[in-house]
Amino acid sequence: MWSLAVASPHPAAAFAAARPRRRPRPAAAPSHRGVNPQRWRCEKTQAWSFWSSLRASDLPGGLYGDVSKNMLKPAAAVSVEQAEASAHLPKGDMWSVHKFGGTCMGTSQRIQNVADIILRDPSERKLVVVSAMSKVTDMMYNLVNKAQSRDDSYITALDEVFEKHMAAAKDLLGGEDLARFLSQLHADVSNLKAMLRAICIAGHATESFSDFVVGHGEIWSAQLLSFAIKKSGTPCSWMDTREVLVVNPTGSNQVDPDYLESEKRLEKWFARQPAETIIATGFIASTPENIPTTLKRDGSDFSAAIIGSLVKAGQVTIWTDVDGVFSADPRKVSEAVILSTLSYQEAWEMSYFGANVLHPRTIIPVMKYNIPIVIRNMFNISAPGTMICQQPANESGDLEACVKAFATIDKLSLVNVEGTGMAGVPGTASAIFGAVKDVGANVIMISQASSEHSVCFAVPEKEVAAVSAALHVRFREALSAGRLSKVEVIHNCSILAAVGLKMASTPGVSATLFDALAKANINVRAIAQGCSEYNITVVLKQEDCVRALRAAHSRFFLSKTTLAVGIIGPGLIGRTLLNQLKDQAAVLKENMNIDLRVMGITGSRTMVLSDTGIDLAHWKEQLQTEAEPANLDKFVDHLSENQLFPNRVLVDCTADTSVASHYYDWLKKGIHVITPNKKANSGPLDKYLKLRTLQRASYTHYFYEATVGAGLPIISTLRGLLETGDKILRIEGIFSGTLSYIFNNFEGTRTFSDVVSEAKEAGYTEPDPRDDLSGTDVARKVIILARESGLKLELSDIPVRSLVPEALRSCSTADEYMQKLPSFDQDWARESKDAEAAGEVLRYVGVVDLVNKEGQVELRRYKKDHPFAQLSGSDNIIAFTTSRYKEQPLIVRGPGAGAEVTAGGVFSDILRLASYLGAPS
Ligand SMILES: NC(=O)C1=CN([C@@H]2O[C@H](COP(=O)(O)OP(=O)(O)OC[C@H]3O[C@@H](n4cnc5c(N)ncnc54)[C@H](O)[C@@H]3O)[C@@H](O)[C@H]2O)C=CC1
Ligand SMILES: N[C@@H](CC=O)C(=O)O
Ligand code: NA
Repeated sequence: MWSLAVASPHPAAAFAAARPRRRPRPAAAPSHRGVNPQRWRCEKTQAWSFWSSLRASDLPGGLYGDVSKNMLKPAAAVSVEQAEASAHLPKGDMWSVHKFGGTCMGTSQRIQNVADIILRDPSERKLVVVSAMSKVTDMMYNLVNKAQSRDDSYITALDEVFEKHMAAAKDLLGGEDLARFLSQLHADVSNLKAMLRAICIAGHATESFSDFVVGHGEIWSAQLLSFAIKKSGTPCSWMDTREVLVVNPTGSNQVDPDYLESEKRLEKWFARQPAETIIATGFIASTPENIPTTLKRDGSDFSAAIIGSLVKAGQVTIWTDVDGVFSADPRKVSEAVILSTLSYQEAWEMSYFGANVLHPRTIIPVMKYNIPIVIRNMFNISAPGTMICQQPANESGDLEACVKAFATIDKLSLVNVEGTGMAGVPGTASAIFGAVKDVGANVIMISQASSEHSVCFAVPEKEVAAVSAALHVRFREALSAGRLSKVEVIHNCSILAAVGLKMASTPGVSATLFDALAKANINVRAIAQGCSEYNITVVLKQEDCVRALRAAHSRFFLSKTTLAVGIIGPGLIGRTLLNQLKDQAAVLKENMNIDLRVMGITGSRTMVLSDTGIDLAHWKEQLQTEAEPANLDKFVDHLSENQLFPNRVLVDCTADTSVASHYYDWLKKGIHVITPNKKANSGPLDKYLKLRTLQRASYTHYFYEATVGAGLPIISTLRGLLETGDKILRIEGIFSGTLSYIFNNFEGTRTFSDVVSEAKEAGYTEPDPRDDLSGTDVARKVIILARESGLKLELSDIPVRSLVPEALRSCSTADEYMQKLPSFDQDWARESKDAEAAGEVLRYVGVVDLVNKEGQVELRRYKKDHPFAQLSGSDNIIAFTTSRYKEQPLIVRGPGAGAEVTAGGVFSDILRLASYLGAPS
């Protein structure tokens, strides 16, 4: 019957039609939500072995969707309709093969759940491969080990095995079925006792003895499940696969199935027992001589695949305790998604990186007949799982869909063999890799540029010393003759690999990958891509690896553009910015896919750091209660060493020159800088030029819109004019919110000193208001715009009319200055009245004169109908006269100081950065 399987429409095609959107919004992908990377100690050694084998029972309760909770629930607790509507279900009248691992068979309740799943499978013919109950295989190996080391406690250990199965049977079964199972269990256990006694006397167990003992775990679990199914009235047989599966041992702990012989034996078995629901033992088989053996590692998956291919199954479902195959290690990439489909080749590639959801040899038997394999979570049956099949023909060809997953391998070294004597010399590669082979090292990737001047390859860190020594010996002569210049080892490397079948035919995949890495300031040491193009491999520094993984994943999966933010100076602007970030965070996440995390806040005395993001509703309390002494170096290291967020930005909200002096180093480290602080751009010209040169030469950004006109678009307007080729002739305006406010409001009975105090209260002034009244703040803005326009001026080149009376220039503090200011009110009243009498107003203006290459900062009088006389509040007005805007200047006007508008300007620089990093516009 099974050899007459009729071809039905490819299940993958049906599946693809119902395929969910490739870029799930967070809410659409509950299965991956909530993995808190903090809760995981990431092992840096292996790639996917740990996360693809991530067990629900390992997961912190409540953090991993409902998986851990579901483990405690009977599977039937999930609505059957819901499960069946969403899952990959076997189709037609072909055999449906299922495999349940040890965890799925861990308790009597779970065995019952497995029975329920099988009973609900509508397929006419079902073949279910089971592993031993969890831990039983280890218990059985332990029996053998004890016996062969002549440790009598194997007897009590065997009793425990017996008790475990008896207890499960008593829970599950009753009446005659229970009696039959127990009587068989008794018989098996007494046989085993005799055999173990023999092993104990001999002090040795042959491999086949050991395999015979160990295989009982599968025999008992298969029997238990078949009785559990029969209990519901469905006829069911169990199959001892040692009678059916024939394998030949090969070297290196592997076996090759003998398909022809197995097929014959299977036919005979069916002739004897033509059941339509069969429970088969996983893991165990026989040699052609009928000696018991096992299928070795991942044996039960392999059993299912072999049997699936023998019966030409419609589908093989591997039930486990993960929702499917993730797009990346979910402990490193919290937004990793479960993949709906994978091609056989993709699964193959990923298994190389340790994704032991399926071993490649499990794929080979079913691949031959295009039988899809579905990985499903028995503890979350509403999750549809991952289908591994031939690439569905109608799968979308967009760039993002080409890369299916990312993986990393840590603890590698790169070996670089370099020299002019290699080019055009046949046999060099063979000599290099011959030497590597002789020390038994495993080459993980190879790259050679076509100039042939260097060959580099990656090997595990632990093997590199031997490789290097062997190469030095092998090439001693070439090195001393100078034909080879070096054999160099680069330690502490990792591999990041992008896997996807369709990368082969889609332009732009590499560009996108490398762009994401460049923007996260990650240096690529070596690159390899075979012409099959299923995999692009890059080698990078191990310390950059998780950031690289996250940067690449977030680009291709359009998960959020994440940005780790460090705020320096939570004063007026800093704290207003923090409030704005708090209020807008959810909207940014939802609408713009931008995830901003404030990883640290530092004032001048204390700082608070977080690994995942400070709760912005409570940062003030934290800065009081959980703070540590401020330390800018530590603060910056904390931000730059975070592995979770590839993009880092420091926001300097101080007015401090020493903080500004670090921008260069920060940019150099790949940390973006955003600031309203004018000190760097108006400081010494050479430093400024060095900073801007670095900024232009890198992918690291430096934004400072709020340094001039606060939130008003002054810098961006100027840049827009310059970049589009306009010629700036003159920039003139009122650049000080404070002085604007003072001269807009200093009239009638109000004194000059009162109005200065009001400006300070309103948050318009600099931390020290003398910076405003001395004209320095305006001079700084003039310098910033002059330099932006190409003039190479120093602050000292600008003549400034200071409004600080001579007598107050020696005040040691701002407070002293403010206290003494009223004694000069009379002088100001006089100056103002004189202007008034002439029908004029006083205005403090700054000018960048591009024609004469100079700047000015002056107190001027303007007629009352002049636009500069029409301002109110803290308004700035800036007029750009250019070649294009000659008759009528381009004017920007509006409040140019104050907490909300300034913080808003800084915030908008942060969002500009996010969009440069790939956030949607
Ligand atoms: N207030 C406004 O309307 C505008 C202000 N700005 C600029 O914004 C910046 C901040 O201004 P405000 O918030 O008004 O000043 P602020 O004095 O209220 O805040 C500055 C904060 O920085 C902290 N700080 C100083 N040195 C520090 C250091 N070395 N490390 C860590 N923290 C340090 C201070 O303790 C204070 O908390 C200044 O550079 C200012 O020029 C720019 C445009 C408009
Ligand atoms: N103190 C400044 C604030 C903005 O730079 C001003 O008054 O303009
Ligand atoms: Na601005």
